[in-house]
Parts: sequence; C-alpha cells; structure tokens
Amino acid sequence: MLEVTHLSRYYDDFKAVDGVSFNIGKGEIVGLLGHNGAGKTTIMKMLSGYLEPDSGSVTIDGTSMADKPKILQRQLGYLPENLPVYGEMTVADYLDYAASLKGLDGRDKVDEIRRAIKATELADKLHARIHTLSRGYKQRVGVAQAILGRPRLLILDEPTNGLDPTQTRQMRALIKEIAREATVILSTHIMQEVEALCDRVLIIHRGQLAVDEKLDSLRQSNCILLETSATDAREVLGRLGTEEGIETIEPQNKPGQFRITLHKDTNIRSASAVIARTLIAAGGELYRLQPEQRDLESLFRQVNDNQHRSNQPNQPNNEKKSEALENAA
Ligand SMILES: Nc1ncnc2c1ncn2[C@@H]1O[C@H](COP(=O)(O)OP(=O)(O)OP(=O)(O)O)[C@@H](O)[C@H]1O
Repeated sequence: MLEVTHLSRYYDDFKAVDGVSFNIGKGEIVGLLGHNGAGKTTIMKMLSGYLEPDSGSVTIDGTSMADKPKILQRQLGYLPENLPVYGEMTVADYLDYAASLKGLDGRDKVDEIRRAIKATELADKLHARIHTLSRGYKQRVGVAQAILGRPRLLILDEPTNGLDPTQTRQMRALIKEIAREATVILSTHIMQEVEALCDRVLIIHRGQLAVDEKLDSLRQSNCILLETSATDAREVLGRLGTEEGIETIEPQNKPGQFRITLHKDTNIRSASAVIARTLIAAGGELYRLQPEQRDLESLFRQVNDNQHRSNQPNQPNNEKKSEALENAA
C-alpha cells in the first residue's frame, strides 16, 4: 500500500534523510523508531506530502505523491509532531474546518465529525477553545482531525508525546482501535511504544534505515554467544560441517568470545550441545554458551553502540557507518 523508495532530504548541506526505502502492507502498524534528530519527522513530512524529497519517491496504492499530492493528502490522516491547531477555535469549529479541507461536506461531513468525536471521546470538549485544553486533549483533537474521512493510511508523528501515563494508555488503545480499519505508521523515540503497538519496527539512525524487522522475528534469535578458553574455536567448530547448522562464527571484542549464527531451521539446544562437546573434546573450557538475547532494546542499543564507535577518531567515518548498519541489520 505504501512504497517508499530511496528517499533523501537535505536541509542546506546537511543530509537529514539518506536513501530510505521500505514498503508497508495493508493493515500493518509500523513504528519508526530513532533518537532525537534521527530524521523521523522529516520522513513523516515527506510521507504525508508536506515536504518534498530531494530524491526518491513515495507511492500510495500505485499513485505517486509527487504527481498527485492533493488527492493523496485527502486520503491519508496525518498527525504532525506539533499540530498547528488554531487555539482560538473551538474543537467543533476546528473539526468542521479540518473536514472541509479533506473535501467532506453535507451528511458525510456531519457523520464523519461525529465518528471522530466518538472515537477520541471529545464530546465533553466540543465547545472548549483549543488553547484551554490540556496537552492530552489537544493530542486527541489532532488524532480526531487525522481520522476524518476514514483514511486508509494514518501517519502519526510522536502520538503520545507529552502525555501522562493514563493519557498514553488511552492514546495507545485508540491507535489500536483505529488500526482495525487503517494502515498505521507512527514515529516515536520510545521503545515501549513500538512494543505495545507495532507489528514491525524501522529503526532510523542518522537519517538512514538501520533496521527493518517484524517484532515476532526479532524475538526469535538464531544466534549463540560463546565464551571459551579455545581462542581457535572458529577453526575447531569450522570443522563440524554444515549439517550441524552453523552458518557463521564471528569473533567478538575479546579473545575467546564468538557470536555463532545458526541456520534458521536449526534447533538451538541441539546445536549448543554439539558445540559444547566439540570444544571440550578439543581441550577448551566453556565459560558461556547462551542464546543471544534479541529484543528491541538490545537491538536499539546495538545501533547506538555502533554509532558511538563510529564517532571515535582514527577510522574513516563512512567505513564505520556502514559497519554499524551491517551489524545492526
Ligand atoms: N527545518 C530544518 N532546518 C534545518 N535542519 C533541520 C530542519 N528540520 C530538521 N532539521 C534537522 O534534521 C535532522 C532530523 O530532524 P527530524 O526532526 O527529522 O528528527 P527526528 O528524528 O524527528 O527528531 P525528534 O525525535 O527530536 O523529533 C536534525 O538534525 C534536525 O536538527
């Protein structure tokens, strides 16, 4: 449904988004995760047609944003990071205005406004001026305008930004509800947000796409971490042959530490037993042999550790950057 190809954007000579490509299928909830300044908002603005890319394309159901921005913008819902809501307007007037911008009128407009008010539980605040609302209610007004017209694609930039824990819980429940009918892409720098809401995560790192992974497969690791006195473990285990399911054995930071990647169909317990037997038979001692813990937090940390390393002196920056991305992927 959403196809993003080699998207790049500069601010003056600073490349804020650098060759980002991904596809999102109908009905998915995808989280765009990254530190402050990673490029998430810039990507969201380009997805919603409010900022033109310097290169690359955004296509929704086969229609290009560059060719038909007005038509596509009417079909999508967008909650910008700082919603430019008009403080002096009442909630009702603002939603009426937002519905007109989406091309709604007559009975459809009334029905849609009613639906959005119900979904966001704004009925009590209809006649309140927007500047008098709490942060959470303002955010609800933003979501209400985004879902007017039943968009097929919802783009939510930091939807729980500034909300207290109760409001955050309510907003997440609302997003889940909305996602029954629409494809959702949301940006956040909060990992729990992605874990609570999303099917898939895209990690943005310095404007580049570092990770694109389904949360289900993220939780299923096929790697083993090994620590042994046998510093030649790579050679010893390398003799086992492919039938044991070992694909790669990569040395880690310290001598005797290795990361072993297994074939995806290999049973991790049987492979661990074979590895232990083989190393002990070769005279090595085992200090650690455990499945790698793979969760969003460790993956995100890995991306950042690599970023930190790539900032150290004495290595060409580009070389380190691509290494960071490879390791993180
Ligand atoms: N209008 C602008 N002019 C110049 N630089 C900009 C502009 N907007 C964003 N940037 C820079 O581009 C980079 C990416 O910004 P962006 O807002 O897309 O990041 P982000 O991941 O959304 O960050 P945050 O989580 O803090 O909102 C940052 O370094 C930012 O300072």
